Amino acid sequence: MVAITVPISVDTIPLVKCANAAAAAVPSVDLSAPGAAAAVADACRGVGFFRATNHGVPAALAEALEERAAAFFALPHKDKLEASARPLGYGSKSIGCNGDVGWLEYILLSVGSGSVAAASLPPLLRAALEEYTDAVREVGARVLELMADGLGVAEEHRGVLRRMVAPDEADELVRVNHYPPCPCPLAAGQRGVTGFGEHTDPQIISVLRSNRTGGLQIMLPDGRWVPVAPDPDSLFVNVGDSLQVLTNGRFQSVKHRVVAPAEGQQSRLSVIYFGGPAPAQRIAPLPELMREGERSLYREFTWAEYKKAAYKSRLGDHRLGPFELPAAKEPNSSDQHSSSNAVQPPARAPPHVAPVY
Ligand SMILES: O=C(O)CCC(=O)C(=O)O
Ligand SMILES: [Fe+2]
Repeated sequence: MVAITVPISVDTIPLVKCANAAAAAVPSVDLSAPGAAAAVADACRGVGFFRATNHGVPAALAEALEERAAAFFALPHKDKLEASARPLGYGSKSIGCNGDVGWLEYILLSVGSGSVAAASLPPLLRAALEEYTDAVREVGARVLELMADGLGVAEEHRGVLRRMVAPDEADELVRVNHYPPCPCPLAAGQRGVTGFGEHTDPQIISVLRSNRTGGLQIMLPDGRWVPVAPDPDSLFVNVGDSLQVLTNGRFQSVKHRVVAPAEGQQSRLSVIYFGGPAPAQRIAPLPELMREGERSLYREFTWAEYKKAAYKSRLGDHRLGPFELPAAKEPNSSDQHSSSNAVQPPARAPPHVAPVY
């Protein structure tokens, strides 16, 4: 077992009540199936999260990355710290700059930046990260196209979301999280230690893969937390806050968190690709989606502004709150649509549900 050794006591890491709901509640979409666009849109309207199968990323890429990341995390703490360049690079227990803590260590890198932190990683790990990220970026792009299709965007505009996360201009991050078993006594299996506290991802899309150890939980629209069964053969897609705004609330960013493994369990290792747009990108509902008379639910902002606001906030803050406008007029059911496919009005109001722990 690898210990994570920084002077933050485990007692200061919040406990989590474990959810009991069925893992079956997590939607699953076969990306190669003919109905994938509709299934993706349904999942993003309903939960903001889905399991993607038949995604086309070779298992060997993920396995090589997993092996090299595990070797990195097994290094002595002082060696890992050489790859620290806050807020990027190696980090341990401390998430962001505002006092959020969790039972994990991680590597957070800006993709394609040639950053100092990336340069200090072992070359084999760097190569595996690059290869894996290139493949997962493709999946993200395909999913964004399916989303546009499922939302009823006319065929000639279907690249509208994908283009926002196109390489060179986009602000892409990759994160590798390692959650060793936490040596914390637990009462009758009822509670766990926070690995990664509840939050929504601020970007447009996140694509996650983990090893066989569970711990990830998502919040359903009714406020219940459900565990996500681990499946290394699948990828898991999150709707981010920016996508919620781009779709004027049709898709909802999903609240999620990770419970650290208990003593005696295997470590959890996850890799997440975060697709964000260029800093100057205006984040506002897509004209291709808006119905006649429909008003934006959000005040307009750029990705750079939102990212700055997110960095200043705590993990669990409702970060879109300051950008929300008073309830916009419901579009009239007789409104004309911008394409032949029906464009649904926002399926539900942004959730303001109380955390359960
Ligand atoms: O490690 C995980 O499984 C999820 C972590 C997460 O939500 C994040 O890094 O944004
Ligand atoms: Fe996340």
